[in-house]
Amino acid sequence: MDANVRSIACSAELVTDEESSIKTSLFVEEGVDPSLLVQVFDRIASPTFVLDKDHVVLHWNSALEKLSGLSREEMIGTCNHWKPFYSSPRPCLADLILDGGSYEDVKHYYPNKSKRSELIDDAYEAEDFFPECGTDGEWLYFTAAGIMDPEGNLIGAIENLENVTARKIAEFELLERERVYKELSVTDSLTGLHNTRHFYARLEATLEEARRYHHEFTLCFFDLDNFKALNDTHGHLMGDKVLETFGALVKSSLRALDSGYRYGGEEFAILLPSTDIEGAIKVADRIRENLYNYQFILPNEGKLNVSVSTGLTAYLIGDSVQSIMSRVDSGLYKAKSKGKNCIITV
Ligand SMILES: Nc1nc2c(ncn2[C@@H]2O[C@H](COP(=O)(O)OP(=O)(O)OP(=O)(O)O)[C@@H](O)[C@H]2O)c(=O)[nH]1
Repeated sequence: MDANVRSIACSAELVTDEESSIKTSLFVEEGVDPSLLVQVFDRIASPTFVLDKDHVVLHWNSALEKLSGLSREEMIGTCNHWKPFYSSPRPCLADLILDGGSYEDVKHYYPNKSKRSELIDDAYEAEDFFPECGTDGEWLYFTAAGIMDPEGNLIGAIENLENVTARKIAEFELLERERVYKELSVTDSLTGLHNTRHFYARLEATLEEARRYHHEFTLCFFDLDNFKALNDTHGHLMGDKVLETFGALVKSSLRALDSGYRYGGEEFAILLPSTDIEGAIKVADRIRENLYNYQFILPNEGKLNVSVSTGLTAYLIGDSVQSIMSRVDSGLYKAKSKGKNCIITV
């Protein structure tokens, strides 16, 4: 089945009034006033159109006129029902129903956006964004179902649409807000680095990857030297400025796969996946040296240099969070004991 070809092949010529009323009567049970049924259809608030079995538009209600900007006079008797939704001819959901209605075809034209209707047998529902619709495009939710004659032969299809743009925008805004809150909950506000909570989550995940795929990684801990004295002498604002600057130095020294954290107070950590001890020493020493060479300007115009001590360790088979943290801590302790401003690997 090639629904695309079939739909496009359908003549776009207008049918005469006589033909139109004959086709309308296909959908009306004997004894029911057709004009009443047409009115009922027209008064439904959801945009709806009906196709006959040759994909020709039989009905195009007022709500759809408003949604599409196309009048029923322009649409009835044509196969142009794709026009409000797509930039070039292609099957709508109602066309797929008329062309056999296999779910595979529906999924082909609406990948990951369609499902079988829970309300109507052999009907499908889909949701999509239509850039051609309205001024800036619209999100539409639409359902299409076949129409049968008393013998059960398919003689047409009905598709009704719901403009869900406002709901989708609200959903996107909510998702974005959730993303921002989530990011804030794992971010240190002073330095913009991830915080301790995120550090432990990443350390667990990196350990798991290392165990499973036999990857290597290294962990470095930085502790700014004599920070209490710095705060006491130059004030907490100056202390904060140093922390902020060191955070930026750490960030700018890392590759895409590496990650930096403010562990708390004046302690920082970096996780370097797929990096051996030699590689990690280079990164840590660049950070240490960049900080030491950085001249902080004091409020009295004086200059201040700050140093950092570093403990560094590589993943060992059998490591746990506790074992690797305890090694890196002992490296940091030794770096402080050895006179600070240095890196000790353990
Ligand atoms: N300004 C500022 N200071 C902080 C912050 N968090 C922790 N500190 C201070 O950092 C100081 C850390 O002091 P210590 O743990 O004694 O370490 P230290 O003075 O750097 O000594 P060494 O590590 O041995 O060089 C404390 O005075 C904390 O109050 C912060 O966010 N801003």
